[in-house]
Amino acid sequence: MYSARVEADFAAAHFLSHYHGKCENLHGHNYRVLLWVRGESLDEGGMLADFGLLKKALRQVVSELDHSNLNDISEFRGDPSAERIARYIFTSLEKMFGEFSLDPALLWAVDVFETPTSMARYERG
Ligand SMILES: Nc1nc2c(c(=O)[nH]1)N=C([C@H](O)[C@H](O)COP(=O)(O)OP(=O)(O)OP(=O)(O)O)CN2
Ligand SMILES: [Zn+2]
Repeated sequence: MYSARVEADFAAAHFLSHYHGKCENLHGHNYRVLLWVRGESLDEGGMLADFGLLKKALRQVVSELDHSNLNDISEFRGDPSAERIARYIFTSLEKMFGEFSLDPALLWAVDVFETPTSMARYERG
């Protein structure tokens, strides 16, 4: 089994409505997002998926989040946690992989780092 990973960053504001503590207040993070693909076969060029295409797809999704207030996105239901952001990015990528000539079945996981020491993952179940 092969896997490959690309990364992208975005900056955004958020607060967590159900959090009792400092994170219930509006604050920001420099988020780091890791996109993982996984598969058993390589193309004729020996690649699972072209890093360049993967980065283009990921950058398109994160550019829509960059310098936004994540609480404005209704899908997060008032709590844009790293877990929900990871799922949101995963499902957005799944819908648009085809536009980048990428096979959606290769999409494996999205990791979202809120800080260098705190990360949540959404992966294909
Ligand atoms: N499972 C989750 N727990 C927390 C989330 C989350 O998305 N998923 N988010 C937060 C807050 O957004 C908070 O801003 C980040 O928390 P934390 O890692 O504690 O950030 P700090 O920089 O303050 O960490 P220190 O190591 O204490 O400096 C909270 N929990
Ligand atoms: Zn936070």
